[in-house]
Amino acid sequence: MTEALLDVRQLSRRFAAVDALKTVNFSVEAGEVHALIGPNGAGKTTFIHHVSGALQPDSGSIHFAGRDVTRRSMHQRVAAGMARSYQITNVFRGLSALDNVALAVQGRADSGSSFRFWRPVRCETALFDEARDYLAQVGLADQVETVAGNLSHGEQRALELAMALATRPKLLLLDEPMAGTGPEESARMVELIEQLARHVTILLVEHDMAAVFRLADRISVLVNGQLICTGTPEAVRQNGDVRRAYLGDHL
Ligand SMILES: Nc1ncnc2c1ncn2[C@@H]1O[C@H](COP(=O)(O)OP(=O)(O)OP(=O)(O)O)[C@@H](O)[C@H]1O
Repeated sequence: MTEALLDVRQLSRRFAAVDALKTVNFSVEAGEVHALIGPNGAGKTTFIHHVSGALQPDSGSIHFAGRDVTRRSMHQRVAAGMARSYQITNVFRGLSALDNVALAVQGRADSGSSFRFWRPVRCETALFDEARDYLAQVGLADQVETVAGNLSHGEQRALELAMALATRPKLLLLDEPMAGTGPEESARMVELIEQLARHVTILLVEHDMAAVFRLADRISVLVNGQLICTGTPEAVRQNGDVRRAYLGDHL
């Protein structure tokens, strides 16, 4: 059996009196879209914070691309190929879409180098060409010169995705990409994620069940810090525990 791209074992985390994660075992296989769903307060955000390195677990381990990253920093995990869309919410609103993505490309290219200000102009052209390419991938080819703050909410989320792609991730962590989007923007975001999923493995946390059931190859259900089920969308839909704990309201 091949090794999972992300392999989380026995992960536990307690906040004061709250057991936010209880010995969670979870894996993402290379190439899949794996959705993590569950009711409010189930522990989804806490889980994603542990995967990205924003929080440290009380116990358990996280292996990514064959390496134990449990005690690695967020920066080291990004360098290892993990990108999280929320990290990019620090889009520079006063800069153009192109400049924002170019900075993300430069950030990747510069990790480990201290000569960023001495790059030949030829390389800068390559940097902007690459940035344009990511913007085209997320449907923003016509908005390259638009100042980020003037993009619509949906376009800003697409820009975040372009910036995440600029890190050339092996795994893209998408934390509620549909949040705050209207029906049209949601539909566009679903299409966009479908396209990205052809090239990159995705771990998706999302409350929009129509989007989850359309996009996911596998779904895991977290309730009260415990993973109660992992399976195909159909298996999850049919699971009695899941219907009782969560999906009953959504189906
Ligand atoms: N920093 C913290 N300090 C104390 N308790 C916390 C902290 N972060 C999360 N919790 C608690 O841990 C539990 C899980 O919260 P979490 O935000 O991970 O859930 P969630 O599934 O992401 O919810 P939602 O869908 O509403 O975003 C909740 O009971 C929450 O109150």
